[in-house]
Amino acid sequence: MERHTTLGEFIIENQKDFPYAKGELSALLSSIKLAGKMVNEKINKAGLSQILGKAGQENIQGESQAKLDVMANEIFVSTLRNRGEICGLASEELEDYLVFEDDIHKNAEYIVLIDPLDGSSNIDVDITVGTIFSIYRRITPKGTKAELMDFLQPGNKQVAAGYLIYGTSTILVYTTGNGVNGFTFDPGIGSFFLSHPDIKFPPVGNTYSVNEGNYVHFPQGIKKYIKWVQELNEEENRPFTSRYTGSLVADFHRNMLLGGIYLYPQGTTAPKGKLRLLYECNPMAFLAEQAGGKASDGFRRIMELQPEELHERAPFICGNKEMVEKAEEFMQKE
Ligand SMILES: O=P(O)(O)OC[C@H]1O[C@](O)(COP(=O)(O)O)[C@@H](O)[C@@H]1O
Ligand SMILES: [Mg+2]
Ligand SMILES: [Mg+2]
Repeated sequence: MERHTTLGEFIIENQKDFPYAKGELSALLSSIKLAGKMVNEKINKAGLSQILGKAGQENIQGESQAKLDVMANEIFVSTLRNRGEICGLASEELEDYLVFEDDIHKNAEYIVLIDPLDGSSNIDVDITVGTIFSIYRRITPKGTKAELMDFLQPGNKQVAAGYLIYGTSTILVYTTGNGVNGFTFDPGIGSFFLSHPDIKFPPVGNTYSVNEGNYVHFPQGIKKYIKWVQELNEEENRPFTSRYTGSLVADFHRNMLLGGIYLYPQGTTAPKGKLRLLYECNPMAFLAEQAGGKASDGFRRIMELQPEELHERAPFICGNKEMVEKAEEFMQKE
C-alpha cells in the first residue's frame, strides 16, 4: 500500500530548511492545521446548525459579517492564542491587531495575519470557500509587546503563507519559501496527507478570473486586456475561458493547478481594488511566486509594496507569469 506523508511529518521533515529552527514555526503550522480542521467540521454541516446567514454586525471594512466569518475568526484566534507560538494576530474580522501579553506569548517569535473565511458571499449557497494565512517573524524585540510595525511588513518578509480550501475535498496548501505543497484532509482518519507535492503553474494558462460585472469601472488597461483575452486567435489559444467563483482561494487554487490569471483591479468604485494587501494579496503572491507564477498591482510586485494600514487594499493581478506580464503591458501602455 502506498504510504502517504502526513502534514505533521512533512512539517517536521522540512524543519531542516531553517538551520536555526527551534520548532516554533512547525508548532505554529500545526496549530493552523488544527484550527483548519475545526472550521472544516463546522462548514461541512453548516446547513444543519444555524450557522448560515448574517451575524447582524459589520467588520471594520463595513462588510456585514456572516456568522461563519465570526465563527472561523473565533476558532483561529482561540486556537492560536492558547498554543503560545505567536505574540500577536491580525484578522479581516477584527478592527485592530491583537497583542498576546502573557510571558509565553511575549517571548514568541511570530505574528499571524488571517482571512478566517474567504469567499463569504458563497457560504450560504455551498460554493467553495477558504481560509488564508500569512506568517512573519516579529521586528520588535522578544519579551516586549507586539506592535503595529510587526504587522506592516512587506510581503517579501513573510516566512510562511498558505490557505485552506473547503471544497469538494479540504486541502491545506502552504509555502515556507521552499516551494508549494498541498495536503488533502482524510475525514475518516482525521489527518492531512501530502496529495499535491511541489505545485507549479503549468507553462501556459488560458483561464481568466475577474468579476466582469465591474467592467465599466475598470481602468482602460484592464478593459483592453479583457478585450484582448476575448479576441479570436487560435494560435494563442484565445479567447480564454472565463471562470470566476467569487472566492479568491478557489479561483487561485484552480488557476495554480490548471493555469490562469485572477484579476481584482482598482476601479471607479474601489480606487485601490477590493482585496486586502496583508491577509489576501501578500500570502497569495508568496504562493504564486513559489509556484513559478507572478503577482502585481499592474505596475509593481505585490510583495514589495510597503503596507501603511492593517486593512489596506491593493489592486491584484495574479497567476501564470506570462499572463500577468501581458496584463501589466496593457496597464503600463495606458
Ligand atoms: O463579489 P466580488 O466583488 O466579485 O468579490 C469577490 C472577491 O471578494 C472576496 O470574497 C473577498 O474576500 P472575503 O470574502 O474574505 O471578504 C474574494 O474571495 C473574492 O474573490
Ligand atoms: Mg477574503
Ligand atoms: Mg474573509
